[in-house]
Amino acid sequence: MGYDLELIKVGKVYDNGTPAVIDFDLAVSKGEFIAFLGPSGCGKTTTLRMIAGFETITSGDILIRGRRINELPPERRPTSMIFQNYALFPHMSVRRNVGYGLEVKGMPRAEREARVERILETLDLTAIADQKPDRLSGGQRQRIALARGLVVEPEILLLDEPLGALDANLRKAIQNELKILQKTLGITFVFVTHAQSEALALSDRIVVMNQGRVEQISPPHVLYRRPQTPFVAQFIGRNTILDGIVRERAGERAVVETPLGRFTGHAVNGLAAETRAKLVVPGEALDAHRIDGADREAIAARYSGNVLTGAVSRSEVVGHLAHLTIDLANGMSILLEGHVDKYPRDAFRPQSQVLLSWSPDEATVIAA
Ligand SMILES: Nc1ncnc2c1ncn2[C@@H]1O[C@H](COP(=O)(O)OP(=O)(O)OP(=O)(O)O)[C@@H](O)[C@H]1O
Repeated sequence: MGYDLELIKVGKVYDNGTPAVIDFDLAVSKGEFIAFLGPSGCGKTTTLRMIAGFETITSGDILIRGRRINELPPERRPTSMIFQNYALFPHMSVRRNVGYGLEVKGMPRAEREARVERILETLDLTAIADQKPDRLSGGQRQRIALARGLVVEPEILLLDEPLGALDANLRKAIQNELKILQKTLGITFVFVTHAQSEALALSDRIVVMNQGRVEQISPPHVLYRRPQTPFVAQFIGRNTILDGIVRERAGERAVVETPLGRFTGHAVNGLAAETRAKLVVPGEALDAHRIDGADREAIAARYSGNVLTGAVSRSEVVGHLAHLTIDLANGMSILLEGHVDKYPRDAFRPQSQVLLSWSPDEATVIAA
């Protein structure tokens, strides 16, 4: 099966010598929703602009439906790009803003108008089609920008932080619309964001980038459950990360010796014994037990030895949720959240000693 979009060892070095993107490999299927996620300056926008044709490629190839498009100008690519600031023409009506791209392309009027009306309808913009964008709300402007991107019927829609200018509530609502629209139209979306929750809510797969390099490409739940690099483990979710040395390695398991003890986790491929590693334990995998009355041996047996001692330094109840801060012997603090029935205020007071446990399968051991 062919791919809609392929990036093969794509690199970008700006004229001033800044290496913005390094050896970017990605293959996207038709109708996939892909997000580029990473801290500011990691190369997300540069990559998107290279796909759109607004930025030249220093090395590698970009293919759309198997065709190499490295040198094709933006207007001849089957892509459309939506910018964070929407870039709408203030003096033109909504309808004309939406149809402008088709006008420039010289599409016959009747066909153009039919297409514009159809997309205005789809995005619920018909009622405001004669108004000027600067009189409209952020959410409406966002939909106009989407309509303008979609009216040219691109194979791939490129979105550069399109929801960045919206307040939190509107953002949530438009996220839903965007997802439904994308699935209905079956168009491939490539979306740039530095908001984790947005990438997680929308994407089929997320490309996590750091300093110009791809760290990991995975569906959202895999990024949480099985981070592959130290950067992803620290960037995604809320993980406790312990440094150590792999002392045993069998099947999918690895035993890591850390300053706090020996612990077992799921090992990523290729991890060798006697190498430096990191044990990554997601916050959701941790269970706290009161030390008095707890049977350490029994807990250790149940969790394959994954037991740590800690002390509660803060305890707070908000609604039905208890928030505990637990300090470890190595100076690390862990934030734990759970139902008050599980962590009653009286039992988990500040200064009380606790045992923390987790199942080996829920922890991941990665190369340091
Ligand atoms: N026109 C340019 N000339 C030189 N360097 C640039 C140019 N545009 C971007 N860069 C640099 O390239 C790197 C990647 O920038 P890019 O805008 O792609 O990152 P980003 O991940 O999209 O960041 P943000 O989330 O802040 O938009 C940064 O170091 C940036 O300073």
